[in-house]
Amino acid sequence: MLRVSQLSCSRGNKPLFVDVSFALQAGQALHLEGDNGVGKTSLLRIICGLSPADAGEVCWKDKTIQHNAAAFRSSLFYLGHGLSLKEELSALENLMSDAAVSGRTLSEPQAMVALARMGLRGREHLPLRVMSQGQKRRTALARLLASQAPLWVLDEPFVALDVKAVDGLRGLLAEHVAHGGMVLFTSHQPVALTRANGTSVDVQTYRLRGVA
Ligand SMILES: Nc1ncnc2c1ncn2[C@@H]1O[C@H](COP(=O)(O)OP(=O)(O)OP(=O)(O)O)[C@@H](O)[C@H]1O
Repeated sequence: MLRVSQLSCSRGNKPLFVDVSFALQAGQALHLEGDNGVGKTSLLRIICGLSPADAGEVCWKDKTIQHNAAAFRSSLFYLGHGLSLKEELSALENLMSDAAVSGRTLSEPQAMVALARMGLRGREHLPLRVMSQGQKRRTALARLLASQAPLWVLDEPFVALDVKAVDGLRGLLAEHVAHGGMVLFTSHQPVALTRANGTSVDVQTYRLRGVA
């Protein structure tokens, strides 16, 4: 499904990584590990087609993402460090406008359920600007529940979440994988993905190493 082949990247005239290759099939989760500054965010952005690589290619369903751009975009949910939320809109309005912009159908009741599952019941109508960092991240993550994309690419999704929200997110990722979805994520902590019924899904790891 997703294949990353021999990617190399430099930033600011400095080589970051070379020859990065891995693949992700339906029903698999991959944890991208690596020291601060080694290039994990840069790699995720290349994989999502948001910035160029020096060499190598990213393929979705056996075609490069440049040759399969529309299909790849509609199959991808990317959550980066910037949460892509509008501060003046409420949590509910953010979900609704995000779905509209990405051409997805989402009803208000579905959006309310997604926000409730992320622990935001009663805060659906609050403007983002008055929410805490953790509540903003919960809003951003509620979009996962409303997403029909099979491939989730998440850059440090557990940051700023409390213990309960971390557990909720681990469960959500596990359910997605168990239902044939794909998750590629970064985290500086080990992550076990456990479903609500107590069963775990396998998480592969890829350790990104910088150029010495
Ligand atoms: N536009 C740029 N110009 C110069 N250097 C850059 C640019 N973008 C990124 N870098 C550098 O590239 C390196 C990799 O950054 P990146 O954010 O990909 O690392 P990371 O592995 O995600 O780090 P962290 O774990 O700290 O989040 C850093 O040293 C960063 O300063």
